[in-house]
Formats: sequence, structure tokens, C-alpha cells
Amino acid sequence: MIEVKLKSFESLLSKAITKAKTTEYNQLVSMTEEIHEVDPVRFFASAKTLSMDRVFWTSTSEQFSIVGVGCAWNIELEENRTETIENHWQQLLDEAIIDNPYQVPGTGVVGLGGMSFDPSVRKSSLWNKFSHRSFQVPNVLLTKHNARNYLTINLQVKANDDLQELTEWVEQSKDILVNSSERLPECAGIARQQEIAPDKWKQTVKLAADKIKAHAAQKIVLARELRVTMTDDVQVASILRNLLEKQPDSYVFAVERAGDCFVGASPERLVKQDNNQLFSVCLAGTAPRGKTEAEDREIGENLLHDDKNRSEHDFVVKMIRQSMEAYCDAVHVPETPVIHPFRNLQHLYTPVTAQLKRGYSIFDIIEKLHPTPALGGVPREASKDFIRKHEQLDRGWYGAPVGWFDSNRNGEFAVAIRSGLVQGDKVSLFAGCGVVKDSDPEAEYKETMIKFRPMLSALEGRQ
Ligand SMILES: C=C(O[C@@H]1C=C(C(=O)O)C=C[C@H]1O)C(=O)O
Ligand SMILES: [Mg+2]
Repeated sequence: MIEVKLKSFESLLSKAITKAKTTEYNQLVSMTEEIHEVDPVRFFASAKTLSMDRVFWTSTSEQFSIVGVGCAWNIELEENRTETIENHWQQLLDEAIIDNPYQVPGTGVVGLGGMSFDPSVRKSSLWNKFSHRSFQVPNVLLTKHNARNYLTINLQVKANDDLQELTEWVEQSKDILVNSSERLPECAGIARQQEIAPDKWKQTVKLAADKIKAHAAQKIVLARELRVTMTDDVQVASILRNLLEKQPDSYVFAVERAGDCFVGASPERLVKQDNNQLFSVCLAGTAPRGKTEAEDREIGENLLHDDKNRSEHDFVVKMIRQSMEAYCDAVHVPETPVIHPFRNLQHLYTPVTAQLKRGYSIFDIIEKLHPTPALGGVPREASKDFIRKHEQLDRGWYGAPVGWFDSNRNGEFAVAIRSGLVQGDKVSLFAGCGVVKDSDPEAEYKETMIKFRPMLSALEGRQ
């Protein structure tokens, strides 16, 4: 990595053009500056006029946001190996010209994106704009960290690029994105909702429970789809605003590909990396919220001692512990879960901390963890086979890792649940639940109904 102290972006660009001419390779140039306060959702909304793919990430509990526009570098792989992403990434960083005096997480050269739940499944038309693994280094990146705002410009420079054209583009885009005072677009209303094959889904839950009783597997997570038609095209910015308001303690994300947008508010951290320190979460086992404080507490207490939910949870804990122990030291997992209440439901929750061993990366961890038994099942292959054969759904990116990584061993991935795919005025919402031996199809059906709530209430725009 060439750390450049040159002040002006222009001289950085001219250096990159010269380098591209001599090497005959395109050159990534990245420059970061601290800027005035900018609202991430407004930034995202303003980017619509630039007609480039947008990406949004906020960890609401940490008030940390990254919003990206455009694609200076694309890491797109159809094959099933995360390790190849790491190779691309390292090569990119080795060649890049980077001027980032701040070294704040999520600034500079940052990859944002996600992947399919099961890249070995052929995509249906629903997900045809989303590659099996796709990360973008955005052209313009807003990062909010500890209440400070940073703007990064990333450009892929070619040998025949014109310096003046590049600098003009940068100035114009910056102006549109960081100085906009436009109001956020209004949210359309819900016109229709259609549950996809609910009865068939309940039969599949029964089939899974029977297989589990016959010892063909121990846990299988099954998901289904709710198709929503809106009164007008969805404005993703207003969905994001609603999710940020209504879903504290979640990861609010959006990844846009050629006009389609995968958006959600996931409560489930897959892994966060802070240099060698890793944080993960086991989240499985679900109950509704109570109407009064006393009822809420009683429901939570019952959840904590419910054998069926505890078994759903324990499969996840055991697998995450084993996976972490393979690549980490000092793996710490509490003995018992706690209740974690969210806006629409409560979950059993066990936090995990660990120290990444030398020679391993966040990509190794993702590869090892995904899918955890919170979204796949136990054993992994048997449950994935069952899902492939029987689930009436193309999961696409639902249930898979979504997140970001930077050039300084920082990154974070959530499990993309409580999410939906926006296509014009249509939104496909996804929700699933962990089937174990004593699962009751009707109760699991109700559980998925509550898991649709976060996205549904964001689409409704009201509580
Ligand atoms: C599969 C989903 O959620 C997962 C399943 C849970 C369960 O069955 O109890 C709980 C949390 C998540 O790990 C979803 O929200 O779609
Ligand atoms: Mg459950």
C-alpha cells in the first residue's frame, strides 16, 4: 500500500494516471477528508439523482454509519469461495494509492456488500440483479464514527482518463451529496399483501419436524415469503428512516443493484472485527413482546426456560463456539443466554468474544460461520439439502452475511434477516424460524408473522 502525503486530490489523480499508463493496469485512488455533519439517510436519498448503486449500513447501537454511492471497484464472484474475495482484496490494497490520515474504521478503501445464502442454488428471476458474492468499493463514501463525519472519494483511474473531467465529477458529486437540503421523499402506502403458499409451508415444517424425529437432522431453519405491493414505487430512503427510528439495536442496511434494493433491520450480528478482537452473537429462540411490562417480563421468563426454544438456541451456541475455536484464542461464551428484547419480539441471546489467531481474516470466519444453525440447521449439509429440496423460496441474499470491511482489519457482518427485496412498487419480505423435533407448524407460522413486522411497519410508515 502506498501511503501518500500529498494534499491535493488532483496531484494524486495525476500520479495515478501516470501509473496506469506505465503499468497498463487501472489504478485505485482513495482520499479521505473530515467534513461537516451530514445526515446519512439524506446523503443516500440525494444519491438517487446520480443513478449509481447505493449502499447503506448503520449499527444503530453504536451510531456508526457508512453510506456509499457508485462503484470504484467491484469484487464480484459467482463461485463459492470467500477466500477468493480476500485474494482480490489484498491485491487491490497492495496496488492502491491511499491518502487517509484518519484511520477511522469504515473510512478509505472499504468494501460493502453481501452474498447469497446458498451460492450453489441457481438464482431465480427474483434475485437476478444480485451476484452470489458482490462487494463494491464505493466512489463516494460517507462514514459517521463517534459523531464525526468523513468523506472518502475512491476512483478507478485508467491510462486515458482526463484529469479535469475526473476532478469536475468529484466536485459535482460532492456538492449533490453533502450539501443537499431536499426533503426526504414520501413513503408510498401498502396496497396489497400476499402470503406465498402458507399451507404448503406449514406442511414443510411438519415434514422437517418428522425428519428430525427420525434422526435425519436436529434442526432445520425454514423461511417463507410475503409479497407486498405498494401504492407507488418504494423510496428506499424513507424505509431506512423508518427502520432507524423503529428498530434500535439493529443493523439497518440497504444494498442496491441496478434499481433493485435489498433492505432490512437485522438484530443478528454474525461477526464484528476490531483488529484481532472478534465479537459474535448467538441469536435464536423467539417470543412476542407483552402488552404490559409485567406480561412482557413473564413472556421473557418463560422463553428463557422453554426447552424447545433453548434447544434451538443451544445448537447455535455450540456451533459458533466450535467455529471460533478453530481460528481464535480466548473464545468466551457465557454459560446461559439472556433475553434480548427488540421492538416487535424478544430473542434468546448469547454474546461471544474471541481473539483472531495470526494468519486468519474476517473472510475465514465468515466462511466458517455461515450459515450458522440460526439460519441453516444441524448438521449443516443435511439441513441445507432439506432447504434446497423443500423450501418454496429463492432466499437469495436473505439469511446470508451482509456488511463491510476496510483496509485496517475492521469490519462487521450481520445476518441479513428482517429484510426484503424492493423492486419498484413490489417488496418481497422474508422470514424464517428454527424447526426442532417438537416444533408445531402453527406456532412456527405465527413466529414468522411477528418476524415480518419490522419491515412491514417500516413500509406502513406508522406504528
Ligand atoms: C430466520 C430468522 O430468524 C432466526 C430464527 C430465530 C428463531 O427461530 O427463533 C430467531 C432469530 C434468528 O436467528 C428470521 O428472522 O427470518
Ligand atoms: Mg424459533
